[in-house]
Amino acid sequence: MKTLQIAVGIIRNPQDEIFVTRRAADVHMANRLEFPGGKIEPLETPEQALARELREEVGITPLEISLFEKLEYQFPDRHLTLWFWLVERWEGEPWGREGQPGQWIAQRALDAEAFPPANKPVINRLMAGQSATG
Ligand SMILES: Nc1nc2c([nH]c(=O)n2[C@H]2C[C@H](O)[C@@H](COP(=O)(O)OP(=O)(O)OP(=O)(O)O)O2)c(=O)[nH]1
Ligand SMILES: [Mg+2]
Repeated sequence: MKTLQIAVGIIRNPQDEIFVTRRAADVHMANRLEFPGGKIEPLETPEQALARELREEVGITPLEISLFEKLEYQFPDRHLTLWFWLVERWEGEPWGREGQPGQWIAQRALDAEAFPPANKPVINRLMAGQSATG
């Protein structure tokens, strides 16, 4: 059984909109919406992984981050530890650098069903209008 550590960014603007991208058709959780991010590499901290993934996938540099939620999720074929970072200050303008479609969605209009099942508690907290716990 694969066990993976994942760092993702909840990029939220002052209008309470969140930048989400759509996963490719040929990967785990194909076609789902996602928070940009990916696997934490050996020797990387979760913060370093987040910064690298956001640079690679959406072309921004996070300037201020706070841990919004850390959770474990068991998929049929893999176990994930997911670090969800809230990113409210960054440099650059996010876009789908790897060809993946990206969009801003109002926090309260997020649809948990469109994301991987592991995201559900996070989407629910965001829809309730909650911010970081620090
Ligand atoms: N990026 C992202 N991945 C998520 C979310 N929710 C969720 O369950 N996942 C899962 C799907 C994948 O199994 C894993 C993330 O891996 P990834 O495919 O983004 O990894 P990566 O960017 O390093 O990709 P690669 O270079 O290995 O192809 O976490 C989410 O909101 N964002
Ligand atoms: Mg990724």
